[in-house]
Amino acid sequence: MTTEVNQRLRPQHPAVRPVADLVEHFGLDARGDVDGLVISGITLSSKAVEPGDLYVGLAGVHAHGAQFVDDARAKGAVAIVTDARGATLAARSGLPVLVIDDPRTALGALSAWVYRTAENPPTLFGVTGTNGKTSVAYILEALLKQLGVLAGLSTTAERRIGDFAITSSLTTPEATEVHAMLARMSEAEAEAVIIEVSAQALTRHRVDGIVFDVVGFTNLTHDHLDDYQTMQNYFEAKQPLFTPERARRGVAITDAEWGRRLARTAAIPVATVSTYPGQAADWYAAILRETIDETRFILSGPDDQSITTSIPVLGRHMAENAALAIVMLVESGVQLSAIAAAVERDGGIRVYIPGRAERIQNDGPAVFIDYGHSPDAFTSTLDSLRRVTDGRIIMVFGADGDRDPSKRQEMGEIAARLADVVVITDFHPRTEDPASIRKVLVDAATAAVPGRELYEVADPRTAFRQALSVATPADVILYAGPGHEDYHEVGGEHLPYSARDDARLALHEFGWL
Ligand SMILES: CC(=O)N[C@H]1[C@@H](OP(=O)(O)OP(=O)(O)OC[C@H]2O[C@@H](n3ccc(=O)[nH]c3=O)[C@H](O)[C@@H]2O)O[C@H](CO)[C@@H](O)[C@@H]1O[C@H](C)C(=O)N[C@@H](C)C(=O)N[C@H](CCC(=O)O)C(=O)O
Ligand SMILES: Nc1ncnc2c1ncn2[C@@H]1O[C@H](COP(=O)(O)OP(=O)(O)OP(=O)(O)O)[C@@H](O)[C@H]1O
Repeated sequence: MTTEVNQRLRPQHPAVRPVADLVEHFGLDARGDVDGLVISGITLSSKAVEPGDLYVGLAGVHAHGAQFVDDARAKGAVAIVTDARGATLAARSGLPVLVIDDPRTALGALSAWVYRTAENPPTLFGVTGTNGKTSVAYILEALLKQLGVLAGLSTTAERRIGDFAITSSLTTPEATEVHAMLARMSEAEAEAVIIEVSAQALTRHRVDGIVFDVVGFTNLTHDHLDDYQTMQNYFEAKQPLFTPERARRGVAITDAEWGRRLARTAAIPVATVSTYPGQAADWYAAILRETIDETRFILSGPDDQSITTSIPVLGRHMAENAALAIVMLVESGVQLSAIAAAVERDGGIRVYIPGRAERIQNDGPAVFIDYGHSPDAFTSTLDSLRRVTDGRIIMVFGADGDRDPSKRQEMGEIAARLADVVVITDFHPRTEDPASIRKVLVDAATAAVPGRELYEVADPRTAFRQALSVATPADVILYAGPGHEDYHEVGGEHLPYSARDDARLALHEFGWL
């Protein structure tokens, strides 16, 4: 697989568009001569400007983008779009300045216009929810591949079309990047594109200018309350995805009240999926067999349709994710019988989800690297592990710095209650004091289960080795947090650290690999 060095996912043969047409189309207040000027791209980061770009200077939390016009110009920007305050800052650049009241809300439409993404779009899938978005997106991509459909993928882990991939920084890219990515995927003849949509993406207009064919909702549980303060606000941030301005049809897991509320209040048709017997829903998924590396299930729907298949990942929550993906495909117009035939032929859903309950070796204690960093993610994976192992569960984890501190206590309690041994370590302390984060986790775990075998080890490499040192071959180690990531964020710096690579090294050191 190719991973592009400068992390660029833009069309290789972009449309060239006159700035005068843009000014007319959007009714912009143009300051400077735009006659004869053309643009071939758009970005809101001066660092990402390419020759021929329109640079959008947005007011941010730390700075106003218009401060960086000199950088944008030096890199080849042709014109600037900004607000009234930005226009003053940008005047010195000598470039034409196109003024609009709120450039952030116009960004999706501007980007769609520049990259012409509304013309002949592929089938567009959007996935939202607190946990499971990345997993559902990968499962959708895998199922489409099994059906012979080339799909582009945009997730927290990577953005990919065919064998071309770049690493993601945000879960959902900014609108300028979303539309550039769509244009690139269309050039590659993608028939479908799957985009993971975070609440922040909706709040910050990152998927504006897109009407998804089908959107899916996994669940809503405790996370991101630093951004949204209450679960109600967090729910309301997700809700707009299920409106005709943004999507044609929806699918929701309705096991919990938030999903049921979403389905009841959505302004578009929403098919419902439940994993609880007896609960009213359009589709019902029942688990047939759970093993340490596979989950088999049957999904039954309207008109006596059903599909029986398996996903090569631990956990009933993964079967739930797979059920959501299958119903999203059905809602997009794919026959369930065609999906059933494809997975039957291939012996199940052929998916690899990087860093989600990823088992990294076969001998000795089973080691899982997981991206779980919220109370519900911990519960789902620990419950699943308990059902498939007779040995002890040893859990290594930490909590993000500069992210929703209100979930830490619950994370510590759940780990102590559902695991047999806990190793508390550092996980992206960012600008916070790592010892204070660990203390909240240690105190919560100790209070929840006094006497639980517990180790506090700041360095994640040492922490994992501590877990290995107390493990027997019958035990399971769950390392929750880092998942697919290849860095550790400390004090604003990204230090190289891959939990998967280091765990393999440690297993080797201990003679298990
Ligand atoms: C809170 C938030 O969403 N912040 C985002 C925002 O930052 P900001 O408003 O602080 O921007 P700023 O630093 O003030 O800069 C203002 C403008 O100047 C531009 N600039 C800045 C510096 C420079 O040299 N040149 C330049 O052009 C910036 O691109 C920006 O447009 O705009 C930046 C540029 O696009 C984003 O990188 C940044 O995301 C930060 C890193 C972030 O962590 N966001 C999180 C909250 C987030 O969005 N998470 C969700 C959910 C993840 C999940 O599901 O768990 C996600 O979708 O990733
Ligand atoms: N349906 C689910 N219900 C509960 N927990 C889940 C579910 N699916 C996955 N998880 C847990 O959440 C973790 C993250 O999964 P995934 O990356 O698919 O979710 P996400 O919504 O994309 O997360 P993020 O927004 O943080 O990127 C998994 O590693 C697992 O621990």
